[in-house]
Amino acid sequence: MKVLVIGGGNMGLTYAEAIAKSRFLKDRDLLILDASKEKTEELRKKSHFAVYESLNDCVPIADVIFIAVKPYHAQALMEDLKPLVSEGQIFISLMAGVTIQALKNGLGRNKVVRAMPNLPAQVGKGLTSFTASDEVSRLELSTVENLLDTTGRSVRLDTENDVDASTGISGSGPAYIFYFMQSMLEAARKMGFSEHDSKVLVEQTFAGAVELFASSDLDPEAWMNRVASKGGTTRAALDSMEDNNVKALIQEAAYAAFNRAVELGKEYSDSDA
Ligand SMILES: NC(=O)C1=CN([C@@H]2O[C@H](COP(=O)(O)OP(=O)(O)OC[C@H]3O[C@@H](n4cnc5c(N)ncnc54)[C@H](O)[C@@H]3O)[C@@H](O)[C@H]2O)C=CC1
Ligand SMILES: O=C(O)[C@@H]1CCC=N1
Repeated sequence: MKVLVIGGGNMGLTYAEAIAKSRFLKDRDLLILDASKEKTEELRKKSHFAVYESLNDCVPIADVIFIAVKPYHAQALMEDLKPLVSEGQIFISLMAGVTIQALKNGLGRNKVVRAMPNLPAQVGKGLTSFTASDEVSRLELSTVENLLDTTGRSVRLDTENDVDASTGISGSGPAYIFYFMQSMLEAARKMGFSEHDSKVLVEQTFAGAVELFASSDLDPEAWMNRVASKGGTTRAALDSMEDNNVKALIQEAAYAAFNRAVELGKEYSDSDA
């Protein structure tokens, strides 16, 4: 089986490297292509995949094709791909918002998977949600799942709306955590800690909390209660967050991402024209 990754940026390269590391494929069976000359040079310095410059040379020989370009490049890419693709090839799109119907129309093919990865894939801790068109068989789905799992874990969802919703939780979610980290770092600096100490305080606090959470079935509220003593410091902080509606604001942010994913889907569904 040959797997082609189109777009060697953050996500495409992350996937290509994870698949390469997994030894799921032989080295020369992993193909990659990026439109940028600079990126292509960078890719050539890595030895574990075959770097291509022309779609004509790699698309016809691939069994599975990852599409990892920005959504606004989808239309132009699909126009270039359409005359080169063939029956039986499976397309896995990592693009936010681009719908299965837009992909089917744009490519003129039916075996399409729409996946939403997240950035921790870079360290093997990614979460990729996905859904597939009916034309992808059970056997093919298990190949897809194996490929996605090379970057961490995957969750198969029933509908595209679920994929859009998961974009608001896991796809964009790492950025919310970084936002929280940044807020804590700024608070630490304001309190007078050095850059180094602020980083240690924040980093270890996040790492420790995540590990605790993963170590048992307790929900976050139960953990909050274990940290907070009655009338103590944590309660003062949690009360302040509740008074300021922080929870509702975070939920609103997650919905903003979800809604944007739906909106992107509408913007890019013109690709069937
Ligand atoms: N960065 C993230 O955390 C996440 C990104 N995604 C999705 O992944 C996709 C890629 O995002 P990034 O990797 O962050 O973008 P990026 O900008 O780092 O990489 C995209 C690459 O595609 C290349 N490219 C553009 N047009 C091309 C074409 N016609 N043929 C070949 N290569 C082409 C560009 O040169 C660039 O290297 C996006 O559609 C985004 O929605 C999804 C979830 C998370
Ligand atoms: O911001 C974006 O549109 C992409 C999709 C999820 C994470 N990054």
